[in-house]
Amino acid sequence: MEQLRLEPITKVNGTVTLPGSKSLSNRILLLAALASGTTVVENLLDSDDIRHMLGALKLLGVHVTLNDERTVATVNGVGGVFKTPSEPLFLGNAGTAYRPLTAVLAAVTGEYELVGEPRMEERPIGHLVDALQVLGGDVTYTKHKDYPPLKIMGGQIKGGSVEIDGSISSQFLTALLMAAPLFSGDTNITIKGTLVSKPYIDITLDVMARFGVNVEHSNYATFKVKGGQQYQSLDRIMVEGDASSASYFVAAAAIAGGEIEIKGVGAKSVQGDIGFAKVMEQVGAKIDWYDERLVVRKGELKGVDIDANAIPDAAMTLATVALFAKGPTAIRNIYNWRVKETDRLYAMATELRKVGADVVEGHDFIEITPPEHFNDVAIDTYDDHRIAMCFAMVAVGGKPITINDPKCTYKTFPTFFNVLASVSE
Ligand SMILES: O=C(O)C1=C[C@@H](OP(=O)(O)O)[C@@H](O)[C@H](O)C1
Ligand SMILES: C=C(OP(=O)(O)O)C(=O)O
Repeated sequence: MEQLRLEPITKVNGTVTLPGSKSLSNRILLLAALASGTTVVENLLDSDDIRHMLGALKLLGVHVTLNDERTVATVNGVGGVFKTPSEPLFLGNAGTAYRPLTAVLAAVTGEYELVGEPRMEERPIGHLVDALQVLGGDVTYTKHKDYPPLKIMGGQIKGGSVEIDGSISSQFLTALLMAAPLFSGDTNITIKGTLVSKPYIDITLDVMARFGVNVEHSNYATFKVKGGQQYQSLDRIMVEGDASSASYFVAAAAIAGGEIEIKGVGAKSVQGDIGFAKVMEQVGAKIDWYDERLVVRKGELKGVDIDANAIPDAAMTLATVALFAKGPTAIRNIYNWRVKETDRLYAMATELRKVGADVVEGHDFIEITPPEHFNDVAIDTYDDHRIAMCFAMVAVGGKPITINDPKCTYKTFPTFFNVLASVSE
């Protein structure tokens, strides 16, 4: 297994230009593909999750041209008419590809099979499939009920009224919203239970509106989508920088001292994970806010007790910031960490303890008391990009650490360790 040794970093300094947002890149690619006409997508993320979406679109007969860096895509939309693919669509472990494609392919005519990595087969999708089936969709499990892989006979959905369970993943509602304009009739959606990760719904509604489809909603509890609509292509759309990826550099500047300018997200971001920078201000970071960039400096860091339901991805970074804060940190209301790339509550608790922290792992929370003495250990990353990236903060805090399987960052941020090195002293 490959390992990356990180020596203690004494100071960080410089500018980081963020790669495009994963959440925006995959939403934009899918809607551009569904539209009729050509859309040029700029600042597209190039990472595994995006490559899986691009691979699926290719098999669906969508012509996409990329520049050499794979950051500008010209998408020739097919007006909602896909080719029946010659092989199953392999979507790796990309939730932002698997879930939206499930709903969209149930809506359009054709026969499809959606497969993924072994971990994808452990990530539940029943809440989305239940809703599609209630609406008349022909979606079946090919292995285990409620989990991928899936077989879909598309084009059966006429719309109607449906409840969707929002308590495990917002991506199910995102998927249903993106597909609903393609149903022949109107759709009324009611959220059952609580809706987790709510800010991701704002990203979905924003991107849909950019492509010409407006959704009415009442306080994120009920949603109304008109059927029989087509997405409209855009001459050009720019993908905002990835706010979850920004979290590592916000944290690095706050921990190590020096100053990092982060370009690509700021006060005007549509991504909920920008909220991490606000949490870091509570922790003690000094941040200057601009519309599309942040400038971050060190402060006196102290532990906080927060509900991180709205920022589940960036909250993992807080768990390693906690190692360098005064007093304990509690991160609450994050049950769905357990159904992401790995069981992140278990994995974070295990690895934080290895470093020397005192950790309480609850059903839906984690409490971290910083170590008195840091252990120089190798961090297991569980094929989870965010574990690899957030444990780099140990080196940023001046303690040596080894990261096992560092290439797992390819899921969303292939250049992460190079970018970190470029601002490290
Ligand atoms: O819609 C999206 O782009 C995402 C939603 C979140 O998932 P959940 O809604 O499952 O929490 C987040 O963790 C994921 O990385 C991306
Ligand atoms: C949970 C994540 O990914 P996915 O889009 O596969 O759900 C993530 O990137 O942290």
